[in-house]
Amino acid sequence: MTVSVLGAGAFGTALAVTLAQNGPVTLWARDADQAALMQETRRNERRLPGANLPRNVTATADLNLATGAETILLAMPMQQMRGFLTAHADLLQGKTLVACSKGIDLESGQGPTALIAAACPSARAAILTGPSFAADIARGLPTALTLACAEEAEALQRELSTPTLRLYRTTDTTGAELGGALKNVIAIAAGVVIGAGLGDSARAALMTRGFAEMSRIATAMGARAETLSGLSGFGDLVLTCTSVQSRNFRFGRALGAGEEFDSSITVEGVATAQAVSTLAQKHIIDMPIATMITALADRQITVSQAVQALLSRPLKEE
Ligand SMILES: NC(=O)C1=CN([C@@H]2O[C@H](COP(=O)(O)OP(=O)(O)OC[C@H]3O[C@@H](n4cnc5c(N)ncnc54)[C@H](O)[C@@H]3O)[C@@H](O)[C@H]2O)C=CC1
Ligand SMILES: O=C(CO)COP(=O)(O)O
Repeated sequence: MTVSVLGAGAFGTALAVTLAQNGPVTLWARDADQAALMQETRRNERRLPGANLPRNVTATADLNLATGAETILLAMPMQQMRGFLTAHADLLQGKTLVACSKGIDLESGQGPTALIAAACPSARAAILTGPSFAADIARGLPTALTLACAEEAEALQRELSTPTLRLYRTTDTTGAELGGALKNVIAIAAGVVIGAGLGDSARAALMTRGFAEMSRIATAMGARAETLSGLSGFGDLVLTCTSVQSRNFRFGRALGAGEEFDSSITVEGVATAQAVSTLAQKHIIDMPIATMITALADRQITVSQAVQALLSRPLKEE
């Protein structure tokens, strides 16, 4: 049975590489030249340098071909997902759609599974999320992720697990997708702390308070606390706040150091901070770190003003 991956960025390509251990994979790129180059060279040098596409991965720009599969992974940046689903709903109805993106749609305030349900009501929606860098997955390093699906998904869990990629299953789609989205915001903040030279102790404090902030909003929105403590929440928070492989962390580090950052690099946490600040107001939840990151990324405040504002908040119980 063929699995398709739509979106040939770093993550989509890495997933295609690992899933090819189980059977044929179709990797769809929206750009025909990129698809042809990948099919010919068996590489995706632009997005995932160094990885080789196994023989049973077919790179294509033909969406009709790619959507012939029953199981389809969506691996485009989060802010592109709603438009993609709406434009191609007719090809995606009735399929199992596994979102691999981390974020909250700015316009609707929805996560990936709600976007899928809205655009393709007859599809089965799932989300694959957790601590994993594309380069690690493609190299075959051991990785564990969360597969969240409100419906029965044991067969899907087996289909998408590979000898090096171990999936854990949950029905808590809200918790899994909010954990994956929110950790990017905290990772930007952790980067700011390091970029501004505030030290590792400050980063540990930030990560801990950031986790409290993530848990507050997620449980208010219906997530289970144990999902937040799992791979998709705590696990991914630790990875992204402590590794220079993370683009969100590197973006924050540049912000903290007053340096420029390449705007062509995907940094999901900026839009997520904005979306979550709106959700926090709606649910009357205090989210000082996300609010600060929105203001910092918009250049409304300086790093020292942000730090001062966080440190001068009223003292309270932990
Ligand atoms: N790179 C990583 O290590 C990981 C990434 N993710 C998530 O995967 C998602 C994608 O990230 P990356 O692959 O890393 O980004 P990337 O920047 O490497 O690639 C994004 C890809 O999406 C394509 N794309 C953009 N708009 C599109 C559209 N409207 N329709 C179809 N394709 C479109 C681009 O052409 C590009 O190939 C993000 O939400 C990210 O958080 C999750 C785990 C790990
Ligand atoms: O989500 C990721 C790791 O789990 C990738 O993080 P970045 O998008 O910050 O690179």
